[in-house]
Amino acid sequence: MPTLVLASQSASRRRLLESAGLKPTIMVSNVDEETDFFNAMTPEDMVIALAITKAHTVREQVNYPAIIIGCDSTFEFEGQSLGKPGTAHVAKERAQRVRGKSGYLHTGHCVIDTEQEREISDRITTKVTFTDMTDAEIDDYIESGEPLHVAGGFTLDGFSSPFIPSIEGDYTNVVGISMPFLRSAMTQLGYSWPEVKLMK
Ligand SMILES: Nc1nc2c(ncn2[C@@H]2O[C@H](COP(=O)(O)OP(=O)(O)OP(=O)(O)O)[C@@H](O)[C@H]2O)c(=O)[nH]1
Repeated sequence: MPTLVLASQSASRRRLLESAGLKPTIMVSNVDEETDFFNAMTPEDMVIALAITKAHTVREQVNYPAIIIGCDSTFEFEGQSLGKPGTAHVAKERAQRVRGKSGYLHTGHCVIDTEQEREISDRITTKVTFTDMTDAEIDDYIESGEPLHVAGGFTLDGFSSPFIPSIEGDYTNVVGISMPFLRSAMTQLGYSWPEVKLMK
C-alpha cells in the first residue's frame, strides 16, 4: 500500500484529510509562489501550475511507493488573483472591495502515483458570496490575524463564516482540497476510498 503524502504546510489541508479518516505524511514543498512566471498566469492556470510544481518538487524527495497530493488556492475577484493578504492593510482593503459581492475560489490539485508513474491534475472552482460586512466587523476580523495567511483573506470555516451567506460548489475546495475531486482522482488511479484510508 503506498504512503499518502500531502505536499503542503497547510494545517487546513491536513485537517481536511484527517477529518475524513486519512493519515497523510506531511512534506512541505517550499515552492516560491511569488515569481513573475506564476504571477503572469491567469488565476485558473496559476493554481494548476503551482499545484503541479509543489507535487513534483516533493516527488523528487520520495524514494518509496507514494501518492503525493499538491494543491494551490487563490481567490479570483473581478479578474484579479487575490492570494494571501500578508498584511492587515491589504486584508482590510480587500474585505472592503469584496463585501456584498461574489468571487471565485480556485484550487489546483495534482495527485501523483509514484509506482504507476501516473498523475491526475485538475482545478476546482467554488463561487463565494460575501455579505455587507461593516468596517467594525472587518477591523475585528483582521484583529484576529486569521485572514493574513489564507487565500483571499477569508475563511469559510473560521472567523469570517458569519460573512459568507452562500457558496456555489464544493465547500472543501474552499478550505483547501476538493475531497470529491480527491476521491475521483484516486478512483482513476485504481484505488477505492476504503483503500485510500488505509494508506499511511
Ligand atoms: N481553513 C481555511 N483555510 C483556507 C480557506 N481559504 C484558503 N485557505 C487556506 O489558504 C491557504 C492558501 O495558500 P496556498 O498557497 O494554496 O497554500 P499554503 O498554505 O501556502 O501551503 P502550501 O500548500 O505548502 O503552499 C491554504 O493553506 C488554504 O488551506 C478557508 O476558507 N478555510
